[in-house]
Formats: sequence, structure tokens, C-alpha cells
Amino acid sequence: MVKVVICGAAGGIGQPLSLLLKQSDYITHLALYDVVNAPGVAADLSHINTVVIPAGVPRKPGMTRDDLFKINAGIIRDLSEGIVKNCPGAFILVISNPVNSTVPIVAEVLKRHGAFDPRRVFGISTLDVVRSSRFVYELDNSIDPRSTRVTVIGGHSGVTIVPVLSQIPGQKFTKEQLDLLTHRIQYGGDEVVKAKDGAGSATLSMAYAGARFTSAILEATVAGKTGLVESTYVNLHADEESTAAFRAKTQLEYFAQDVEFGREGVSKIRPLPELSAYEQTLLDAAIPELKVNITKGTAFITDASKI
Ligand SMILES: NC(=O)c1ccc[n+]([C@@H]2O[C@H](COP(=O)([O-])OP(=O)(O)OC[C@H]3O[C@@H](n4cnc5c(N)ncnc54)[C@H](O)[C@@H]3O)[C@@H](O)[C@H]2O)c1
Ligand SMILES: O=C(O)C[C@H](O)C(=O)O
Repeated sequence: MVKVVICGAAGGIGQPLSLLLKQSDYITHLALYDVVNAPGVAADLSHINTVVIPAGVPRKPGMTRDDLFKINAGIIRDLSEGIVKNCPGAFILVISNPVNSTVPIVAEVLKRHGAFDPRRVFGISTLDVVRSSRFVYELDNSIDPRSTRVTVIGGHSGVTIVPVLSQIPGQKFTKEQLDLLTHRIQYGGDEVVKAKDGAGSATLSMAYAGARFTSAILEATVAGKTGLVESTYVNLHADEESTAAFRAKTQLEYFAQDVEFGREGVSKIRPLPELSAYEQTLLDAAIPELKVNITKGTAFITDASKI
């Protein structure tokens, strides 16, 4: 049996995501939970293979994702406690913002219970990848946005989002185009928040991105399909060998990068693609902010006095 639970299923993302996942051939039991049904969650969580978490508050205009930490950190901690107690081996896919911090929260809760397998916990940054293909296509109609996959490294907020546009075959963007594209990809979420004018953030595009990422995980872990790759925010210890040099150089424990999937989740974290000088500057700006975000998430569980 392949059981997937969506925590926050009644929300703006949860509803369309549930609809999309309902159509998956791999899922035999789709369980939908929200706060109103919280007591039922624990009772029904056993034998779950995969948990997708879009629970928590979204942004309003003028807010950063980090402003959501105060409310969402506690929600993620409590859901993680429920998961670790009832389905400790599940694959956990985190949508709730700020992803750069919520993923470390999940990891620390699992660690406390001796149940952390870094190959099984993911921050979903697929929306940045989807936006990248779409925005590049708007500038250059000759590419196919469905098959042109852009690697996006770093994290999922503002300057931590580093699109590696130099890897798109045949592309020679001018500096002005690079500035425009990079800014749109880094702040695409703000465009939606502004347009919704207080009614939340991206939901439909996120549901699409979330369903795409969940399907990739299911195809690899359930069906044993190989060759699947997505950029995703993970704990770098999921692949000690490939990430050793990068960890030593940057002191980062979490990072979004192209990841290959296998039966156990992460099978390989690909080495960083060759970066242009432009992208290296973006990465240099991303690293200090990522560190702050990661420390904040980790400290929420290990040492609340540091937040
Ligand atoms: N990773 C990404 O790329 C990305 C993209 C868009 C939105 N987000 C984030 O996703 C989250 C949800 O956004 P939304 O638009 O769906 O918000 P929403 O407010 O429409 O829905 C959130 C749902 O979570 C539920 N919830 C709250 N606490 C819960 C708990 N303890 N257990 C179960 N359910 C709980 C709420 O009742 C609500 O139905 C936000 O934090 C948002 O910032 C992330
Ligand atoms: O921007 C947000 O707050 C939601 C999401 O992270 C997004 O990228 O659209």
C-alpha cells in the first residue's frame, strides 16, 4: 500500500494539490488532514510512505518568508512530532515557509527521536524551477518550457534562490537580461503576493510544482524508476561523499541542488554545476543568508534562546 498524507489539505495549496495527487497511479490511499481534524492525524498516520506538508500561514504584501517563522515553526515542529511517532520512516516533503528554516526544524525533531534519515526529508523548491523555465520562455520563445529544466541552487527565498541560467543549452543572455530574469525568479513569489493583495501567496502553481515533485519521489521510491532529477533543498549529509568538499568550504548543512532519486529517496546530490562569474556572485550573496535561516530553524528545536 502506498499512503500519502497531506498536512494542511484544506488550504490554498492543499486543495488543488490533493486533487492532482488523487490522479496519481502510485497512491493507493490519499489521506487529507487539516487542523480541524488534528486529533485524527495521529491515529491514522501509521504505515504512511510519504507526507507532504503545505500547512501554515502564507505571506501578505510587505512580508518576507522569514516573517512567517513565528507561526509556522511551531506548526512544523508539532507535525514533525506526529510524523516521527507514527510513521518515522516516511518521506517528508516540506512546502511550508520559510523552507530554508522549516526543513532544519523537521530534521532536528527527527534527530531528537533518533529517526532522521537525511535521504528522506526534502524542502520543495520546485516552484523556482518551474518559474525559471516559464520566465526564460517569455524572453526566448524558441525554448520549450516543459522540457527546458533550469537548475536552481541555494534555498527558497529572495537572494538565496540562485538560478543557474548559464546551463541552458544555447543561451547567451545579456547582463541586462540576466538581471531581469534573476530578479523575477528570486522574487516571483512577491509578484503573486502583491497581485493577490492580502489573499495569500502562490497556490495553484505551487500545487502543480508540489505534485510534480511528489510524483518524482513516488516514481523513484515506489516504482523504482531511475534517472529522476529535481532541484530540491536537502540536508547535505544525505550524500556525504559528493558534498564533503562543498560542506567544508561553505560550512553549510542544507542546500538546494540537483538531486538524483532512488528507492531510499536521495541517491546522489550532484556536484555544483560550473557557475558563471555572475552566478558565483549570486551564490556568494546567498550563503550568509542561508546560514542565518538554517541556524534559526535548528535553534528553534535545539536552543530557543538563540532565536
Ligand atoms: N515552498 C514553496 O515554494 C511555497 C509556495 C507557496 C506557498 N508556500 C507556503 O505554503 C504554506 C501554505 O500556504 P497556503 O496558501 O496553502 O496557506 P493556507 O492558509 O491557504 O493553507 C494552510 C492550511 O494549513 C492548515 N494548518 C495550519 N496548521 C496546521 C496543522 N498544525 N496541521 C494541519 N494543518 C494545518 C490551515 O488550517 C490551512 O488550511 C505557507 O507557509 C506558504 O508560505 C510555499
Ligand atoms: O512567496 C511566497 O511566500 C510563497 C512561495 O514561497 C512562492 O515562492 O511563491
